[in-house]
Amino acid sequence: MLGEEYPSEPSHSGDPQRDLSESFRTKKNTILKSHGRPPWYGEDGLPICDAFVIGIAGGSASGKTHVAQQIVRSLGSVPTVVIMSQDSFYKYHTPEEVALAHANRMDFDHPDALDMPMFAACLADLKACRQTNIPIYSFSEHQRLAEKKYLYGAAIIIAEGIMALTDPSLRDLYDLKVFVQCDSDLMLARRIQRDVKERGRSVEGVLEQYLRYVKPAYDNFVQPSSRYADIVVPGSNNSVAIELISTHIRRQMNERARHFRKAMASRTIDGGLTLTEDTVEGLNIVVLPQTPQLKGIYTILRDETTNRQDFIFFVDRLATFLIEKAMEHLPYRPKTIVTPVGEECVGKELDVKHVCGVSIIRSGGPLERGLQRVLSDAPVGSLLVQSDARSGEPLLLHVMLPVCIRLRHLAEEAWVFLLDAQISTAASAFMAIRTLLDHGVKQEHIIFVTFLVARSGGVTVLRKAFPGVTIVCGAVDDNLREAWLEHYDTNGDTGTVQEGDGRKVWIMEPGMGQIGDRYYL
Ligand SMILES: Nc1ncnc2c1ncn2[C@@H]1O[C@H](COP(=O)(O)OP(=O)(O)O)[C@@H](O)[C@H]1O
Ligand SMILES: Nc1ccn([C@@H]2O[C@H](COP(=O)(O)O)[C@@H](O)[C@H]2O)c(=O)n1
Repeated sequence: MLGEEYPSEPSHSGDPQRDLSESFRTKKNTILKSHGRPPWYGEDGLPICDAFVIGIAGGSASGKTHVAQQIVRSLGSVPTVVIMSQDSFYKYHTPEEVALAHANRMDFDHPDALDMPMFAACLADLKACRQTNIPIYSFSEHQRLAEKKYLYGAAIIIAEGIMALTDPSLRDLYDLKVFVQCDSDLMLARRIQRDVKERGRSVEGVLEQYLRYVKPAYDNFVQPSSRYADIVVPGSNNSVAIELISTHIRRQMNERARHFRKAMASRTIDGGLTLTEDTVEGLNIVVLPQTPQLKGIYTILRDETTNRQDFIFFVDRLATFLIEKAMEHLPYRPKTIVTPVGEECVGKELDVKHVCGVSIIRSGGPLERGLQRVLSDAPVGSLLVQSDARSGEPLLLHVMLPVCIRLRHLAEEAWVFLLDAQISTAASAFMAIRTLLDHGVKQEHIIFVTFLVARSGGVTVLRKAFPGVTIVCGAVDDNLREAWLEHYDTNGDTGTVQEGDGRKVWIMEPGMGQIGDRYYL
């Protein structure tokens, strides 16, 4: 979950908590606060609720940003919130227009100064759980910059701007419409202070612009749009109004809450499934051929007495086998080459525009090394899914995806190796696949690579919801049971639930224990 400028490939520190805190910069157009996003989809894999969108309009310096930030603060423990400012959508200006702007002869307060269709499209994408890439605007340069900012995963969106309520296509997207009503003198005083301090303006320039453009536009466009507001908030001393708004939002979020993991874990497979040479019948899971050599590796990995050095060595070996198996599911095309002895030879080469890995932190990490060994130049991103300490529900906490997924037109062509150590309740696999689909990745282009699948876990629900996804694993285990553990695990798929002094987890049997812990600790 992040608001991040691109292009750049993810360079996470390996420490999910540090990466997480880095995404929570408190500036406009970025994620302000997150306790993770609970499932936004049903068991059929389809999204069931949009993000909750609040539109905040008001005059320049009326306190729109302040109100938005206070709402976030007052919400406290809620899923991810993003504040999206209309300021980002000022149109691109020609050099002549920039010169006029520096001379305070450019009208930035007419609705035409803003790219409303683009603002509406970006907001609609974010509301519908899709990623969006919004422009970045420089007030000091009076110009839209070349970079864009990537946003994804907000459960609550606050869209603010002077024209946030003027456009019907925008109003249609809001679940709650707010107008900040502020005294004109106060707005002018605040604007002078802010523009001089933060936007590189002179007092004379601010006053000239204010009288020529800002005030008339406020009277003609901004103030009249207050009639569309559900709530009018004062521009100062507004803590009571903010508390009322936050209470309303909290109630809306509670009504959307879902209880997902337990339902996933309790799906047993009728009649049982047979593990054949390289597939689990009925589930369409690709399993590595069960050779004595492979069984030998699993025996070492399952053995609690195996030391860490051996564990890492054999996990790395197994990861390479699995990735090689997964590679069979990519498309190839013929390629003619000439050998060192001058012979022409028709072979094959990969027929993909973009291929990348996404690992579910942190137990997907060992598979990442396998991927890098096989496809050394494939970018690898990460997702952090953790269980809520009280409900055990999966929460999407962090999204750091490669550029070829962040940009929708590339995502539609991309092939993704999704990596996690095991599929037990399948709750985090579900969330990760949904996240990729939200970005436009095709189901048929997702290859989920994992060491273990629990036969009696949520994999049946996963299969039904996403039949196009290929699952490649090395072994299928029989049992999944709930148990109390003292040990805390960070893997979302394990489903840690805290109650009293102990913690409840889903344990795969015979399993390999906590693969991430055994590999990294
Ligand atoms: N309720 C308030 N109490 C005190 N100062 C405020 C309040 N609301 C806004 N301000 C101050 O006014 C200035 C402009 O507010 P801001 O929220 O950035 O306006 P807008 O987003 O509407 O342009 C900021 O310096 C902010 O700190
Ligand atoms: N290059 C620009 C673009 C816009 N403005 C002014 O910004 C105001 C809107 O931003 P708020 O944060 O105050 O809502 C608007 O009134 C424009 O006049 C600018 O000065 N320069």
